[in-house]
Amino acid sequence: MDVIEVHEISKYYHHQPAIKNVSFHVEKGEVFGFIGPNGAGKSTTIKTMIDFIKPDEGNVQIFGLDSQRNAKAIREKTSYVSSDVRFYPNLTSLDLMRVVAKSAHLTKQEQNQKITYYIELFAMDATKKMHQLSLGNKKKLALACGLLTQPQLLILDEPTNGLDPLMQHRFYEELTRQKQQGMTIFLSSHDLTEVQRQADRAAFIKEGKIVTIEHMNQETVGQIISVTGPSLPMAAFKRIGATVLKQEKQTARLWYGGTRQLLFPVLEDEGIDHFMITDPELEDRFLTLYEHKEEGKS
Ligand SMILES: Nc1ncnc2c1ncn2[C@@H]1O[C@H](COP(=O)(O)OP(=O)(O)OP(=O)(O)O)[C@@H](O)[C@H]1O
Repeated sequence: MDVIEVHEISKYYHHQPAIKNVSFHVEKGEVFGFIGPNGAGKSTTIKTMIDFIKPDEGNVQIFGLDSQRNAKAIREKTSYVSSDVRFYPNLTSLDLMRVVAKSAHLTKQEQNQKITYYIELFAMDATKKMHQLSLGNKKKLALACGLLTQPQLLILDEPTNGLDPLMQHRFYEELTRQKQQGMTIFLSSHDLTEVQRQADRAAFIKEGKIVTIEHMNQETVGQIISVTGPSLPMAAFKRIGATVLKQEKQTARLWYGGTRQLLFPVLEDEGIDHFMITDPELEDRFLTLYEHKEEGKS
């Protein structure tokens, strides 16, 4: 079952599209990554999904409900943790967590259990007022509030920005635990390693358009070919669809997503002394999509 269905949404600012014909779907229990450079349209897409802004074209269904007409019902089952954390300065973390837990219709006992659990998990000093919290501590509080209500859908915008490595680790473990219990997680992030580790699939967005949606496993992400030799057959590599990521005098690093039958004859070229095929990092894929797209086409 699809928890999120985004159909051909577009949003214009001053006649310029911030996003254009964006479509994707997210299945129940899936961690779906959303990746793109600054200004690509990630926040605009998220804000449209949660009905903070209205799309000029297209529509969004969450849990099979129209995101605009049924915003209240959707919010009861959804948590959104924004990248930009702002709170009432004079409340303590504990005050806020109590308000949030209460709004989720949890029993008093469940509220207390969950609050204690997240205070311990994120090593929070819950008695401090919000204006006394560092950025990282505010982020921990925002994540705790997002998780406290036990939402069916968790939408995260740059969730680990500001967290130290130990807290990032604890947060990832918590996400895995929640996923195992059936939570659907939408993870917008610049952190490619984070998306590679956590997501089942990821959409790449560039200049307001979805460039590709990929499974985050090695078969479909393609492979990295590193070659050394006096006369590298770059034209042949390009002919079989390989993308040049880096090229120096006698070495090249390429991304290749095609078959081995096409690749191996090129690797047998006498201009190559050594070659190595490795699994790519998402970073290679990101560069392929954003920086070297034109080379890949040629
Ligand atoms: N309120 C607004 N008024 C005018 N233009 C806007 C507005 N909000 C977003 N934009 C423009 O829409 C485009 C997409 O912006 P958006 O904030 O969605 O990108 P993003 O991928 O979230 O970027 P970042 O990673 O830097 O947060 C950008 O060109 C941005 O300048």
